Amino acid sequence: MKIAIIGAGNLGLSIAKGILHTNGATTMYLTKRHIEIIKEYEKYGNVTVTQDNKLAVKESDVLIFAVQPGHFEGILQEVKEFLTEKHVIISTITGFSLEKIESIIGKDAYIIRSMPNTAISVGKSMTCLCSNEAGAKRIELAKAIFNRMGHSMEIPESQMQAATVICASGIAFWMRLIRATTQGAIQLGFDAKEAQELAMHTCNGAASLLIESGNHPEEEIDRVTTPMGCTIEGLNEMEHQGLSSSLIRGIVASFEKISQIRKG
Ligand SMILES: NC(=O)C1=CN([C@@H]2O[C@H](COP(=O)(O)OP(=O)(O)OC[C@H]3O[C@@H](n4cnc5c(N)ncnc54)[C@H](O)[C@@H]3O)[C@@H](O)[C@H]2O)C=CC1
Ligand SMILES: O=C(O)[C@@H]1CCC=N1
Repeated sequence: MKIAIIGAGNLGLSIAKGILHTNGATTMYLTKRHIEIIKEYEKYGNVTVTQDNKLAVKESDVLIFAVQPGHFEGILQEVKEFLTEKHVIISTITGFSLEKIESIIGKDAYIIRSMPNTAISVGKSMTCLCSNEAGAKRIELAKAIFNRMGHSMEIPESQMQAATVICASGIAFWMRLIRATTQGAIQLGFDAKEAQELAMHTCNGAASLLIESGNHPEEEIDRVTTPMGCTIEGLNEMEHQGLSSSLIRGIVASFEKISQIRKG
């Protein structure tokens, strides 16, 4: 697969790492404005680092755009005369609709919107995808790309903002839960490094239990909750303090904000 990542910043480089670590590209072009800091990627042999978006487009089949929203339209205008029917356009850009992309490069283009998260750099992204009508023919290809770097789900475009909150911002939410658990473990006597190790591997184990068993979280909670024991004591205190409620409210606040940004 000949892949170009247009805008190799935070997210673009995370995607590049995910693809390179799984040998997912025959050639890869990485573009950005200041290329010095990513020149080292050329050590991979099949990677070309350049400021030339047109060259990257001409030499690639799958184009993954990961620039800031304000730059996207200008870059599409710059490269659109080089787009052919071999190209699959994958946008990671928050809030930039399929309709708007179509209005710049045409309805016949295969356009996919994707919402990965930064765990893509370690092959564990939850990535949501949607496509325009033409792009439906290439959605399986896009899923195959993102499944190499985690798990993907096709959703209607109307749910992309909600998916951004749960999956992209979600990385930050889960980090805070892990950090809070770490702080608790330090208070119970573990040193900081041990505390984080305990917290993150327990978190990983909890998610893996659900993924592998298909069970509901309460089923797994029942297994570790001894009547009159310490687990239920802790859980109930967390709920008295509003654990579930504060998470749900945070998610809804985040969704309201992204909806406002979109309208603005
Ligand atoms: N799914 C997720 O977890 C997240 C998604 N995003 C979305 O991803 C997009 C990128 O975000 P970040 O990676 O944080 O941004 P960033 O600012 O780190 O990266 C953007 C890159 O685009 C490059 N760029 C700017 N103009 C260019 C041009 N004309 N040609 C080629 N490259 C150019 C910049 O040099 C920069 O390296 C945003 O649209 C944002 O909405 C952002 C954060 C998280
Ligand atoms: O915080 C934000 O607004 C962006 C969108 C998803 C992740 N970062």
